[in-house]
Amino acid sequence: MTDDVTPVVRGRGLVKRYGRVTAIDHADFDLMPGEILAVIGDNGAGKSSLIKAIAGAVQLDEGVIEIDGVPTRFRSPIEARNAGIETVYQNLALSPALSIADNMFLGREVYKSGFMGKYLRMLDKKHMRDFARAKLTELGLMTVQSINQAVETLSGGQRQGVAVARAAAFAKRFVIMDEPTAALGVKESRRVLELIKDVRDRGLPIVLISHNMPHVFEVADRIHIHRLGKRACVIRPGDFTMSDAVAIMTGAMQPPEAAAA
Ligand SMILES: Nc1ncnc2c1ncn2[C@@H]1O[C@H](COP(=O)(O)OP(=O)(O)OP(=O)(O)O)[C@@H](O)[C@H]1O
Repeated sequence: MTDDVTPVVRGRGLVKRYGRVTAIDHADFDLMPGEILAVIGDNGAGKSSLIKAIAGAVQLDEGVIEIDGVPTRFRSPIEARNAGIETVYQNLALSPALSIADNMFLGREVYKSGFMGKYLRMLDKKHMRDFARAKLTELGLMTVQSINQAVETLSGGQRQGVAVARAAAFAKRFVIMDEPTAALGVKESRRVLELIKDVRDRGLPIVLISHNMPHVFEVADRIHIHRLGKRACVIRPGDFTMSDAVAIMTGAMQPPEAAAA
């Protein structure tokens, strides 16, 4: 990491306690422009708490988060979203009965302009459909039959594709993805991994939480290893093996000096 580049996210001394449990214990965090940063760690290491704190879903007890160099504290996920931060959660947060287009605009529906449109809150369905179609096409996801198709008729990989496309379409700063391939088969995972790289290549930095080491080593530019509530170190996939990463994660191997955070 070079000193003259401002991190997209910089967290220092982050602490989150749930009663007697310290989920985040003076952790540091850096997301650099244009990168896929994987966050790995054992169960209960504090990964979810960390990204929830960044995304405004959890309030920190201590520490400072800077977004693009500005100290920022989101009081809710909506504030984070309004600031251009999109999160793709494991449970997807899609509404199965609604169409792909409606899901893309869930919670940020567009209403027709003009007095009547605004007064009667008439949805601008055409705009939403056109936008959804354009975004899915851009990301090579128009393998679905129709933008009006209900999400419940899609495969797991296609659904995940819609969730990633939605995040990519609306994120202005960065995207957080929590286990995006966890429920997918080999072929579908492949497609979603390609999609994640594609989103990165379009300039959006990505925080990827995953337990899947081959996936992490395939797509990550850097890997943040979280252990016992702290960042143990940051490594580059080319410099370490998957076994090394797991050993550091579980405490069987000391974090390397040079990579220690
Ligand atoms: N809402 C909560 N209330 C109480 N304790 C919590 C809460 N959320 C998390 N914890 C605790 O905080 C610690 C860190 O949990 P967290 O979910 O952040 O870890 P994680 O690394 O994401 O784990 P996993 O990989 O299993 O999802 C755990 O001991 C967990 O039990």
